[in-house]
Amino acid sequence: MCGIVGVVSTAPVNQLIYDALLLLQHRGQDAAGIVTQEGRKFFMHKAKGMVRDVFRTRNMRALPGSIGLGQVRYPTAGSAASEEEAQPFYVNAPFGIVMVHNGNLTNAKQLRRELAETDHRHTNTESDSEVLLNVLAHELARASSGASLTTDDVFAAVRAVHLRIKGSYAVVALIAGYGLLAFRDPFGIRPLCMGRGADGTVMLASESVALEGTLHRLERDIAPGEAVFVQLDGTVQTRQCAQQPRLYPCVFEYVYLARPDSIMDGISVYQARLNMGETLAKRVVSTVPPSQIDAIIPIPESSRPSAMQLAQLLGLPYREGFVKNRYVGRTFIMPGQGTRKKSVRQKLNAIASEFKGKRVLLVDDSIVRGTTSKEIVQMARDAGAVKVYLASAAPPVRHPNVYGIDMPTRAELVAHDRTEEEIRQVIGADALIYQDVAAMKQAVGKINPGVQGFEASCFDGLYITGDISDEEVTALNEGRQRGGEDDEEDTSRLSLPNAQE
Ligand SMILES: O=P(O)(O)OC[C@H]1O[C@H](OP(=O)(O)OP(=O)(O)O)[C@H](O)[C@@H]1O
Ligand SMILES: NC(=O)CC[C@H](N)C(=O)O
Ligand SMILES: [Mg+2]
Repeated sequence: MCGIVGVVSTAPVNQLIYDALLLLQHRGQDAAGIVTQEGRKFFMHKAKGMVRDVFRTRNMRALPGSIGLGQVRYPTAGSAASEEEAQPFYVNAPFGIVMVHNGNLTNAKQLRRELAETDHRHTNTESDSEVLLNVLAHELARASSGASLTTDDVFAAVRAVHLRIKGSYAVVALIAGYGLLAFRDPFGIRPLCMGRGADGTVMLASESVALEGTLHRLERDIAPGEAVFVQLDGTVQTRQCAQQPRLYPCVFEYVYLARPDSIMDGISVYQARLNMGETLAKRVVSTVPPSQIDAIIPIPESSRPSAMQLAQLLGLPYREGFVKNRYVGRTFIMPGQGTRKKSVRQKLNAIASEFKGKRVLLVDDSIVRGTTSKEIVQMARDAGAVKVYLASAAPPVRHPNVYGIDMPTRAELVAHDRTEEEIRQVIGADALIYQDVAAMKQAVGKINPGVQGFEASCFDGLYITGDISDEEVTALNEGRQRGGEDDEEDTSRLSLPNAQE
């Protein structure tokens, strides 16, 4: 996942895009970028780092114009270390296009070959997003008959793009001199919504919080397969460009990725987390009698709504046992296991009095590599807890994710090839309670029955865009450099988590 935003206004948009990116920072902490357009000229600034560090006043001043887009990156292809892979990406033909992408293509390798051999287009990074932009550019060139571009041409190009690319994608692109194009993959795996400001400004963004937080009213989600074209005067045209669109959003958005105050595809993320806490409560009761639990303690941040609801249902006290250092970012989306491990201790600290002599049930939203759980269970014991139980509002994560979440190999997942009892032993808890896959889908899906199902491959191994073989997973990881994955000494982001290198 990454955070993307696009804006068409009549006033300067640099600050607006910056503000929207800050509201989407939880979706990507590794790089940030903005492009604006004035006349037919693009102005771009992008770099590694968090939004606040990437954009200085001088950079903001150099972003004129009333139309633009931006991205915060969480790398799932190529390398976290690469400055060149920060988005937006730019191509000069046809017309001049800049693009931001949230998602991951599963056929990028094949497309890269096609682009080189058939389309005669050069790609210069390992990023799948650069591949996507070149496919879009090629199809726009094919669709436009002459020197100018019609809206029909734009939609024809998106239709052709849908046929060529596989995987997950929410995209916003600017076509120089024409307008802003946005589209979403035919399963709607990654989110994208649209809204408007009081002055008529049109905004597209990954999450509704980016609209609300910048005083824009959420109008609707972009439908799976749908394309939206916003002309320079703000006129909006939309068209369904996929042959068989179906709404299967990524369930992990509701589990962890999105902010709880966002509404995605008609589902309040907060309500989804409350519901997951409710179903989890039922499973807790059958494993550990509530009479043997003194307190329910969330593992901040994302698990709070689920833990709160669970505590209420069990009639047990909800206590804050861990304090989060707000200056450390989200651990799971950091590149590099060494960094993630050390970050847990930097990020969370136990309040000893909440644990001393107590039997506690810790609640997290998900257990992926087990980095957080192992550390946290030990911290609870060190603080004097006599029993430490652990519950996860999501089911065991057993399969790689190929749609834009950094869980690329089975081997690194704590639940891979282990029974729940074996996982419990690895984590060191006295009991481990997991959500059930069907219960999770039901808990989230009942909020909007219009959602046909969920992309939940990391839990159930079913890949909505078609089976993904182990060879394909391996191929997807080729060229992947994951920011010092095994480098326990990689502490650069810990001492200065917000600093530009
Ligand atoms: O099993 P793991 O590999 O450790 O991953 C799972 C943990 O990572 C996430 O927390 P994170 O610190 O990223 O963000 P949060 O503050 O939103 O909970 C998630 O909420 C879990 O706590
Ligand atoms: N997770 C994402 O959406 C990342 C987008 C793209 N695949 C990249 O790695 O830059
Ligand atoms: Mg967490």
